[in-house]
This record gives sequence, C-alpha cells and structure tokens, in this order.
Amino acid sequence: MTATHDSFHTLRVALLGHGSVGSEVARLLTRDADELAQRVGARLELVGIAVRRPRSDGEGGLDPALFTTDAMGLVTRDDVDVVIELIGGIEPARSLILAALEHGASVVTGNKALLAEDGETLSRAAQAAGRDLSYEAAVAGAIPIVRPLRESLTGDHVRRVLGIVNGTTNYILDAMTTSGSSFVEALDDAQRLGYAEADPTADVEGFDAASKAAIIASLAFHTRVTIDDVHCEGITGVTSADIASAADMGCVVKLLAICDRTPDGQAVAARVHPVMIPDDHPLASVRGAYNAVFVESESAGRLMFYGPGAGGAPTASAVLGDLVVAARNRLLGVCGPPERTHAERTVLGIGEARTRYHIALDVDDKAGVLASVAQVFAEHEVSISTVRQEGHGDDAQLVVVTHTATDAALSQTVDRLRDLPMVRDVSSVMRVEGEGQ
Ligand SMILES: NC(=O)c1ccc[n+]([C@@H]2O[C@H](COP(=O)([O-])OP(=O)(O)OC[C@H]3O[C@@H](n4cnc5c(N)ncnc54)[C@H](O)[C@@H]3O)[C@@H](O)[C@H]2O)c1
Ligand SMILES: N[C@@H](CCO)C(=O)O
Ligand code: NA
Repeated sequence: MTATHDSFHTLRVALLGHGSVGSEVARLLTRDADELAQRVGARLELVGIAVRRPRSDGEGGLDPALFTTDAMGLVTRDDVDVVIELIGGIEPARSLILAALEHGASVVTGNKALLAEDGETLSRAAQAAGRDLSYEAAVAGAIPIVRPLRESLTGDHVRRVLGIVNGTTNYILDAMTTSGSSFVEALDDAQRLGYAEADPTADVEGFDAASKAAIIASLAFHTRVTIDDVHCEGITGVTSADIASAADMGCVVKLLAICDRTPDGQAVAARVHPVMIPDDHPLASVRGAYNAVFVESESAGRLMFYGPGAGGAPTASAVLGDLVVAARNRLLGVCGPPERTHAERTVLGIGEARTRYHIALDVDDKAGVLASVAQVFAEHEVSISTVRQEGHGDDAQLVVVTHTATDAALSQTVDRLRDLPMVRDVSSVMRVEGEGQ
C-alpha cells in the first residue's frame, strides 16, 4: 500500500548556493516533492538557501523567506538533516561542510576543487560523524562514475581510467574543430550555457579536469591523490594549426584526464593535457559538453561511461541522486560505505609517464636535415613511428610522430631539437593517444 503524504516523516534540506546547479536543484526539489517523498519514504523539505546577496524577489517561484546570507547559521541549525553544498571553491565551502557534519547533517557536494585539495579532511569528518559525504556531481556531471568506482568496481583491480571530464574544454575544442569558431567565441558560449566554472580559468587551464583526475585516481586505486599530484596542462596553448595538423593525421584534439597504475600496482599517476586521438577512437566522437570516461579493470575489462558532463540540469540529477540515497540512509539510521584509501601508493611524476609525441618542426629545406633530426631522437632512445615533410623552401615542415617513450626522454628530445641550427621553430608538440606503440 502506498503511504499518504501526511504519513511521511520530514527530512530537512539546506542548500548552499543558487547558481547554475543550485537553482536547478531547488527547482526540482520543489517540483518533484511528492515523487521524491515516495522514493525516499520521507518528505524532503527545503528549509533554506544560502546566497551571497540578500534576495527579496523569491527567485524561481521560491518563497523569498528561504533565502539567507548566513550560510553558517543555516548549516548549524539543529533541524537540518542534509546539506547540499553548491557554492564551489575552497573557503568558506570547507568550513561549512565540516560544520554541517559536526552538527549531524549528511553532506552532498559537487565541489571537485575542494575534494581534490582536501578530500581527506572531509571524508575523515564524515566518518567521525557517522554521516554520508557524497559527491557524484563532482566528476563528469550527470554521469554515474563516482558510485561505480566507489562501490560497483571495489572488488576489481582498476588499471587505467581515461576520460574527457571537462565539458567546457570539450565544447571549445569541438567548436574549433567542427565550426572553426575562435577560442573566445566558444568559451563565451560555454559560459552562457552554464558549463564553465565561476572562473573559467579553472576549465581552460585544465585545473577542473585535474581535480576530477585526483578524485578518480583516489577512488580507482584506493589511495590518496591530490590536485598537487596531477600533472596539468590546459588548452590555452592549442592553436588552430594543432587542430589542422591533427586533422591531417586523421586525429582530433581532446583534453584527456589519464589515471593509471604501474603493472605491479605499487605506483599510480594522474595527468591532464591535450592529446591527439584518432578519429575512430570512441573518445573522438564525444562532442560538445559531453563527457566520457573509460575504465579498464582486470576482471571487468573495458567499461565506458558517457553522458552530459556539465550544465545545471544534468548536474542537478547527480546531486538529487545523492540526496535521495543520503536521505534514505538518514531514515534507516545508517550511512553509506566509507571511502577506503588504505593503500599509500607512490604517485609518479609526468617524466615517468609513457606516451607518444607528435612534433612539428619548421626546418631548413636542405640535405642532411632529416638525418640530424633523426640523430637527436636516436640519442634519447626515442623511436620514430612516422615522419613526413610538408612544404618546401622557407615553408618546409617536418612532422614526426614517435613510438612510446618516457615523457622525460621525449621532452629532452624536443629541447635538443630546439637547439639545432637547421630547426627554425618547434611549432607544435602534442602527446598522442590511441593505437600505436
Ligand atoms: N555548472 C556545472 O556544470 C557543474 C557541474 C558539476 C559540478 N559543479 C560544481 O557545482 C558547484 C556550483 O557550480 P555552479 O556552476 O552552480 O556555480 P555558480 O557560480 O553558478 O553558482 C554558485 C553560487 O554560489 C553562490 N555563492 C558563492 N559563494 C557563496 C557564499 N560564500 N555563500 C553563499 N553563496 C555563495 C554564488 O552567489 C552563486 O549563486 C561548484 O563546486 C562546481 O564546481 C558545477
Ligand atoms: N566546468 C565544468 C563543470 C562540470 O564539472 C565543466 O565544464 O565540465
Ligand atoms: Na558524476
């Protein structure tokens, strides 16, 4: 028999932030109140929304009395069961989350920047309080990836996770590739559509993807990886020439987060940088603000998670999913499985990563140049996969794609190439993923 609304308990929810994601969460919590009550087994009452500036207009049809600028007062109310943090940034978000947990509330957050910087403090506080700390929205928006890594795959050995985890940069690279938009035009669109962070530097410089890589690596490899461990290069240096060069090779340029562990499982690494990937690679067809995450694990094999990685409504879906689970747990008087970061694995630097390079060199068009260039590769034990010359005379360019080598050897090779008198400029250097050794 279905319970009537009046027979339900009420759980009280406080929301911090009413921006792209917060406003959508508030809207759905209100619109779907009856259905959510059925799913949880209790009504979810939104008791306050913390905002930076006072509101009297009852934005989004909400009762103006819900809005407050006293976020700390809201999270420390004795009657709040779940706090949803959607203001972003390190402070005051960290202090608010810690205060909420200390006061007995479970916490749902989408704050990858904070989790990647100081997730350990938050998860210890949640464990000490016996409350849930959930953050599905923090990685790849709507795509369920945190829960699969934290729960579904926790009996397997994850070897590598490879993903497009930033919608803004994927949107920009896609627009530059397919419609020839400029970087600035595409970024403006991404901001207007609510994909970009409050400060879009976090997106375009790769920090947002690096935060997600740290969270993914921590969950996948059961160890603690922070933002400081992640090698990070953004897309501000990607030129239309790089995109054209990739197209000539049958590739597209994507910003990838790559998390892997050594075959013995003793060390892990996480990096974010632009790569060229072949057109027929599944990640090449991830368009617009969509995200995709590949997980390779010992027993499960290759799994792919794909979907909207940013935007108010998709991200609100992940937040509400966490909210329903946290609320059910509150009713049962339990909390979900704690994060297990028992393994203190070494985190390797970028120099030890094994990768391939695409290098474009503006060179003098004369005898012996190719031999001199090839000699530099040989000296660093970097094997060349393909080499082609484009143009002649003053326009001569050599495009070299290497086999796999350590990043340290590849970057030393590029430094030496810059010193060669017949190399006028190293016009493009980009790592290559996909087929080939
Ligand atoms: N937008 C997305 O697609 C997306 C996706 C996944 C995760 N996230 C994360 O969700 C969080 C919110 O993102 P958003 O896009 O909604 O941001 P936003 O900038 O649109 O909204 C943030 C809101 O918080 C308010 N705020 C900031 N500081 C505050 C404070 N001290 N007290 C009260 N209110 C304060 C701001 O006024 C704003 O309304 C961030 O952590 C972000 O990284 C966003
Ligand atoms: N700014 C982020 C939001 C999702 O985390 C992005 O563009 O992917
Ligand atoms: Na997610």
